[in-house]
Amino acid sequence: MGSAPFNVGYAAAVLRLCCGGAPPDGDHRFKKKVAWSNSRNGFLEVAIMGVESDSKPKIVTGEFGYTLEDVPHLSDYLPHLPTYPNPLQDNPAYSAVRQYFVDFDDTVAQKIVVHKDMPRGVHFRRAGPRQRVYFESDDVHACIVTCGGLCPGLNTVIREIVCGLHHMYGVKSVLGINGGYRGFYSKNTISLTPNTVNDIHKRGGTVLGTSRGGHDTKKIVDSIQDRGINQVYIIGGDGTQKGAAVIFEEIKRRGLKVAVAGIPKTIDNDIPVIDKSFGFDSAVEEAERAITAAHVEATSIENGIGLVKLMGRYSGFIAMYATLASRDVDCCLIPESPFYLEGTGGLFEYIEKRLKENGHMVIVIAEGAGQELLSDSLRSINQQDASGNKLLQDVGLWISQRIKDHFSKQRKMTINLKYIDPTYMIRAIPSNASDNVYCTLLAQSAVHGAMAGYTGFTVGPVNGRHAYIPFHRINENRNKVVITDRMWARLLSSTNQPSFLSPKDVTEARKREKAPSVLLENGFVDGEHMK
Ligand SMILES: Nc1ncnc2c1ncn2[C@@H]1O[C@H](COP(=O)(O)OP(=O)(O)OP(=O)(O)O)[C@@H](O)[C@H]1O
Ligand SMILES: O=P(O)(O)OC[C@H]1O[C@](O)(CO)[C@@H](O)[C@@H]1O
Ligand SMILES: [Mg+2]
Repeated sequence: MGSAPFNVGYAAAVLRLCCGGAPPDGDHRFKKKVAWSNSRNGFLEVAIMGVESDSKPKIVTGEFGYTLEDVPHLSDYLPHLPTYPNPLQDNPAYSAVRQYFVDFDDTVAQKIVVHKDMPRGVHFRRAGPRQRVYFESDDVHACIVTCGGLCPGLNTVIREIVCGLHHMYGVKSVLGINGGYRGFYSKNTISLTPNTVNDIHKRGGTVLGTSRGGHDTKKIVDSIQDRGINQVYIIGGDGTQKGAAVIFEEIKRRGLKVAVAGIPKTIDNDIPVIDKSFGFDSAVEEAERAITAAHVEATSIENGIGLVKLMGRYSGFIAMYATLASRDVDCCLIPESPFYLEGTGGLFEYIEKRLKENGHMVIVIAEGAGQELLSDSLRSINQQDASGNKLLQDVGLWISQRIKDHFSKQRKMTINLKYIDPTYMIRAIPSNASDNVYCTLLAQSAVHGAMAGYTGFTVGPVNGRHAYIPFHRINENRNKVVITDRMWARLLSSTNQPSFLSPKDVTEARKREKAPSVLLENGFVDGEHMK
């Protein structure tokens, strides 16, 4: 079966643009496309049901349960915008590519493991360059902002947005907003050129600086309007993408020709829909170094325990992947999987067993794990950072103390515990080779989308293909390790640790996963990531 969504197998498909705006290239081009589709398949019929400029999701449905969760387009609320030929068509670097421009109908399936009688399910618009663009090169005034915590690869994304705009589209005017969202209204901007960003991908952090809090939508959009900015590239995590969604809404409300593109950044890998976030591989690689150190320490002394705390506020992906990669870990504790310390089947019992068997042990704990076990005095009740994220206590210090107390006071056993906290070292490194390539694709996809007039989208790979995903899909839930999935089972079988779950816990986890926060109309469920 071919990869195009409109193929013979899906004959007689009827597309309906249910509640979105005008087709991205205007009615004229859309009709041309319909004619093309008809001539190819002979039976495609398209009905445009209406044009609205509200913020309802743009859903396009077709036969056999096909659903496109489309992204907004400038022409949804500015219907008569002129278009221009894409300058890439004259670019010698791309002239040899057989089909460089993305077909208007290309979409990417969210679910790729299917049965023959299942509906086709949810799709997203494929990312990439379009034949026609909505901006002339000289008219583009772009800006880039980075928000939230650090992540390997931030500088690479910045570099590639600047270079992509410049080299592919001839855009000369790109501003860097300093210090996150608040920088729009309280800091100076810097001019970014291919020259000034040339080497930045070799450095960790973000050359633009970042911050938490300070999202003042009105002031931010005033600043965008006053500066004549018409493309906004926003790099950040879940909070940042929520902020980007509000900025997009305000821009649309004011009727501004400004494209808003989000690039998802999260070292915790907690952004849903996308395959994984940039910097994650680099972080896992660095985390492994800490685990190796913990293993060396633990194996060099009698009853040695190496304990490593890794980031992961709500999602334990870094801990899970670093554990799987390292093979030196005897126990991995993550926020998604409850555990307990005392009694039969508890952590203390397992530690003692391991020490007796091997003489040493390595434990990896994600920062958000076991928070419910910390006593109220240790839990920082209601303490939040400037963005409203709950501040966590150091579970690593707490558990180290509990283990030491247990073995010295109750078991009268000498143990040697070394606690390693490499969290900020892992975040502050430059991205590795594969993340650098990934960052480049993300940046270029974002640039292509904005130039083509798409807006209100986050870019990211879905089953290996880059796609434009509407903000609401990114913002409605959080990607978490599914403890009833194969990946967690692989981890349990690699460490041989107890699952700490009672039959009741398992039943509840299964129930939770059967009723995810997003149950899609066609019966498909969200959250099918990293299996
Ligand atoms: N619901 C929201 N609406 C508008 N802005 C928000 C919202 N949540 C967060 N923000 C803004 O987004 C920015 C970044 O948010 P936050 O500090 O939570 O980091 P993040 O993007 O989630 O990244 P990280 O993965 O490091 O947590 C902050 O400036 C914050 O004010
Ligand atoms: O100390 P900061 O900068 O607030 O960042 C810590 C948080 O950032 C994250 O890495 C998310 O970016 C969390 O895992 C962690 O709790
Ligand atoms: Mg966040």
